[in-house]
Amino acid sequence: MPRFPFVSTDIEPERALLVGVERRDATWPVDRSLDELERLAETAGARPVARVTQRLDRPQPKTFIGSGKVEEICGMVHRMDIDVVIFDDDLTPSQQTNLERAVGEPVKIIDRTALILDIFGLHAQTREGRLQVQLAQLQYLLPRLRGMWSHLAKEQTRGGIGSRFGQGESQLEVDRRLIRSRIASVRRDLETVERRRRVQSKERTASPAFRVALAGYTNAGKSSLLNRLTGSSVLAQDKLFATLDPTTRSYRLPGGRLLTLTDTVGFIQKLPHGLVDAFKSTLSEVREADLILKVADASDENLFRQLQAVDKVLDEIGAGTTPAIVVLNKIDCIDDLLRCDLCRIYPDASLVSALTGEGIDALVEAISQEAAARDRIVDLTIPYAHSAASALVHTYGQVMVEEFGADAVHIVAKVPSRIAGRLAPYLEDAPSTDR
Ligand SMILES: Nc1nc2c(ncn2[C@@H]2O[C@H](COP(=O)(O)OP(=O)(O)OP(=O)(O)O)[C@@H](O)[C@H]2O)c(=O)[nH]1
Repeated sequence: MPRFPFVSTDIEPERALLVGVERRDATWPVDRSLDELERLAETAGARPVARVTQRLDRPQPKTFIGSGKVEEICGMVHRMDIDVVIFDDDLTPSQQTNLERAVGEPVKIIDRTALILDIFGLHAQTREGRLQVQLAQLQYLLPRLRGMWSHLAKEQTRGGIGSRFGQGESQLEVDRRLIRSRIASVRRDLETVERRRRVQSKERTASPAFRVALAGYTNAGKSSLLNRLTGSSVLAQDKLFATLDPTTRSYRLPGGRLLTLTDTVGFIQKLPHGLVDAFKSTLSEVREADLILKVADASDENLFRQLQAVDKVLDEIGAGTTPAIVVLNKIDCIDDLLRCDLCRIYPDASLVSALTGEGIDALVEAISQEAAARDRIVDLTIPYAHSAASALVHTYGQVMVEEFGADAVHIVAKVPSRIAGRLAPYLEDAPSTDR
């Protein structure tokens, strides 16, 4: 029966063999995808020592790769003292079993999804994060449970002690039942935690602050950018999926306007669907944002593919049409030629370095413009006794005219449309106009 973690985190790293297939219609060339798998394996604590690839347009139903490749892998496993074979694509439970049989115990066969689930398990910090990962892990495990207790099943056919275990259920059925009930209990716990998040999120929705979410490929520098913008110290590491739990920080634009910035879990190509599903509450921070900063690593040769993968996940979570700014980070690592190319290919993108601060002012200006684009101009007369209303305008809007009369202040300001309704009692007779 497979168990988490799949990759041992003991002092001595497990020796891993990476397996990828080359498809004609693949977006990522197999080598690029295996480079990424290598980083994932290292993040999970393994030591990749070799790679095997095969050109294959359709996976073989029994073993995913062809029988000749399976034999080659068996030879390498024994020659190179491999502990774990990691496939870059998802394996069905039966393919996994057949491959394990072919390679022989105690070598483990795992796939990309299991590896990512392992890393998520290592990096989840909050209760919600841990529950989300647990749910995805258990759902992955359920169809993969198999006859670990088959000796008991055999006993059953012969009768004798143990034959009545589980009142006629095989151990496999007992295991499945236990996992199902664990899934139900994790779901219940998660619902409780999510309810609390919804309340907090509702409070944020009620807040007039403009909401910006940082979304992007894993390791693109989202946390570093949040730190650079807000002067905070969110964990930023040269590791894949260092951040799992969303962090929200307030940020004041140069004109004084308040906004919130949320850093979220990174995306990756072939992101396991179960994880997107399990993390849907966390990802709601992205879905509900007014603006998404799509952060990508400008120095990565897979930049274009990374951005494609990010768009795919954003579509999947229902944030595909949210206004966005493409932020190409790490420009301190690229030369002028590449810079020119990127400016040509992504004319609307912000080129920045979270490390050196280059381009950050222009990014802030682009965010200000996006926030202002959804403003309304209001002409208000607010009695001095209603100071909370003028404070609202000053905090979340941009004051253009302010005149102090005998009993009231007259203000013309650009304010987020979300607070325009709250200011309705103070509007001058003329209806407010869109910018
Ligand atoms: N050279 C350079 N390195 C950067 C820059 N921004 C971030 N980094 C490095 O890139 C690595 C990843 O940065 P993070 O901020 O943790 O990236 P992330 O997107 O939050 O990563 P995940 O948590 O995996 O989603 C760290 O080692 C950072 O120091 C930059 O502008 N230039």
